[in-house]
Amino acid sequence: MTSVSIIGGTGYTGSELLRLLANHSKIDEIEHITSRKESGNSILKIHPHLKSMGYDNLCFEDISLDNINSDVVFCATPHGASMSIVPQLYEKGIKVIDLSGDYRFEDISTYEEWYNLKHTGKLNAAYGLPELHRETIKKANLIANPGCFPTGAILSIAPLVEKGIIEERVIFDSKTGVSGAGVEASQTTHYPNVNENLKPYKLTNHRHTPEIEKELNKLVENSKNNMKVSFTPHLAPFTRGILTTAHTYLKEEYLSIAKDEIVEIYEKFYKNEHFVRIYDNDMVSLTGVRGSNFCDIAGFEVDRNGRLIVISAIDNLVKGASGQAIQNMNIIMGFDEKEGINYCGLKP
Ligand SMILES: NC(=O)C1=CN([C@@H]2O[C@H](COP(=O)(O)OP(=O)(O)OC[C@H]3O[C@@H](n4cnc5c(N)ncnc54)[C@H](OP(=O)(O)O)[C@@H]3O)[C@@H](O)[C@H]2O)C=CC1
Ligand SMILES: CC(=O)N[C@@H](CCC(=O)OP(=O)(O)O)C(=O)O
Repeated sequence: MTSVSIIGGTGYTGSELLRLLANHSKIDEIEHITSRKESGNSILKIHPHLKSMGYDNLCFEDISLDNINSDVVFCATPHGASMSIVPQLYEKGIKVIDLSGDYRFEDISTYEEWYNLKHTGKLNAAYGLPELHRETIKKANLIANPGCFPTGAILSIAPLVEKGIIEERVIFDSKTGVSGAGVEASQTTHYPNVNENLKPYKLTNHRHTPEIEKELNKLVENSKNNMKVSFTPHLAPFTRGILTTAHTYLKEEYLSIAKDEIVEIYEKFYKNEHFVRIYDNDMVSLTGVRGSNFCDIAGFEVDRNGRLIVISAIDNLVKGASGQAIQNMNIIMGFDEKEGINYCGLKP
């Protein structure tokens, strides 16, 4: 009997955790699901689409963390909030999967610089990108679930970085759906400001930049932390999904590499990875991954200037958040890694 709790159950990632866990054969119970604003109310008030999925008697609670005794707790809370919740659960010996950025950095000073927050203190967390860190995740009691943009960006070029065939300067250009901003409405996410629009933001200073950079540096042989990542996100008029275009430059000695060889590098690198799909063409799209835990990767073309272009697509709420969190839970609990999350995209 495995029970889980969710802290922050009214948000988009909390909702997505419930949707996916409803069909997870190893989860018998949602012990607690928290909300401060909706405490006492049925979860169907906020998530009516989950009616008849086994949650009809489940209510939000605003409870003390002392009362939580689940095997696994998902913290679907904002950065800054998670670090005041996670330590208490962690110290009780509960396995915690934190969806925020609070435990993604080994180096607290980088976190404090980019998040503009004082950290309450480091814990021993594994960075929860299974394709790169499965063995560490298996042994961890705290998983720092990766950021949505970093998931698509890191997976898109990890094989090239490990192989050492590109220069250590890369540019990621990402288009994201609006659900990435969470449930709280703002001027930025207001319908007239998003509809029929494409809006760049945080042109040079998005907090996901150092997260991408530190993970790519880990893949460089004898790394001197020289990776220079430039990242610019764009808010686009769709609900879910992140399409990332990676612009990389081949090192001089690899300029004549054939596309087939590049595809082979990717197929070899991801040969045991169910949730990464490689397309040796431009058949990558957001509808191909919407609602699914797949990261689709395509492109692999080199232009006349030696620019190698790779494109990745994920659903920000699934592989970019809740699906990946369940993938991590499956790993730490010894379940089949695909359990509860093995769906293809909702195309069209
Ligand atoms: N949306 C996305 O695509 C992605 C989100 N993430 C990360 O996942 C986390 C959750 O994101 P998302 O679901 O979008 O966020 P939302 O803003 O949609 O929801 C946040 C939830 O946290 C609760 N909450 C807020 N502050 C606190 C607090 N101080 N203590 C306890 N509960 C709190 C809220 O409920 P209430 O106020 O009622 O208590 C709400 O249920 C964030 O860290 C986000 O950065 C990661 C990857 C992708
Ligand atoms: C559209 C939008 O606003 N997206 C958010 C993505 C945030 C997110 O998901 O945060 P973490 O992955 O770090 O937890 C942003 O750019 O800040």
